[in-house]
Amino acid sequence: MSETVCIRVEHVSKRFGKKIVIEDITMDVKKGEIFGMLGPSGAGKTTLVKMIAGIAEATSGTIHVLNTKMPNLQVMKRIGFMAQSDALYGELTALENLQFFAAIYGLKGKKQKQRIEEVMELVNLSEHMKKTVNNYSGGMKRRLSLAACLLHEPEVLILDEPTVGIDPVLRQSIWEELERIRQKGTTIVVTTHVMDEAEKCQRLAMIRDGRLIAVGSPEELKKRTNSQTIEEAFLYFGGARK
Ligand SMILES: Nc1ncnc2c1ncn2[C@@H]1O[C@H](COP(=O)(O)OP(=O)(O)OP(=O)(O)O)[C@@H](O)[C@H]1O
Repeated sequence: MSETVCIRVEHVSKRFGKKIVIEDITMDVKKGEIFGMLGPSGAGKTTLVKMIAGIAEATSGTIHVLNTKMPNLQVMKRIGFMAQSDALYGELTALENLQFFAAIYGLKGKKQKQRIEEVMELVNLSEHMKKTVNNYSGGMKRRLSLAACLLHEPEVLILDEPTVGIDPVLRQSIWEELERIRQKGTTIVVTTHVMDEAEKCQRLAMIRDGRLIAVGSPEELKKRTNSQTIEEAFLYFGGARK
């Protein structure tokens, strides 16, 4: 695997019973990029990112993350995964939630306190540290979930629809945070079905019906299809050719 490749997906398929959900996907994610997976609901994005994160296993094909075949427990410790629904304890404060997750990652004492402060600052929630999570808005909960998966300074960040249900202003701030995290050297994989978010990624995989229909930078994909927008390019690759 070359120095610049962080994630390599080779001929990966996933079946649930007789249903084929991912079909023969091959692609690379480069180190230090924000790699978007764009596709409509049910396209298979969640299934694919779970396999990359090592939470689910492929039916066939192989996935390597940081030069190691997945699933692998050691590599999973170097990955931050944020699922679609928030896994937070509503009765606890944000601080208590983060202390809980930090303990799972083996962060203790001074280091734990320092990381909690850093990640809360990154997601702009420092002032709400002692608030009970049940009193957080939906957007604040998403940002707290993001903070939680950043605690152990993962080299790879995998986010499944991080901005679902979030208003445009907060969405913008989350994308600014992601860009900051990327600039520190983290590789980020993010699923979305929002076209303007796709534009913010360095490269993009378009997924439909479990198949990879195109991969490239937003600019390349638009150029290749002579499209003005990513949406138009998606429709082109998806078969609705002009
Ligand atoms: N455990 C499972 N058993 C059976 N079918 C499943 C299972 N998990 C997912 N699927 C099916 O796989 C397909 C892809 O689902 P997936 O959640 O990966 O799509 P998605 O692109 O992430 O969609 P969304 O944006 O709505 O989450 C769907 O048809 C779904 O019903």
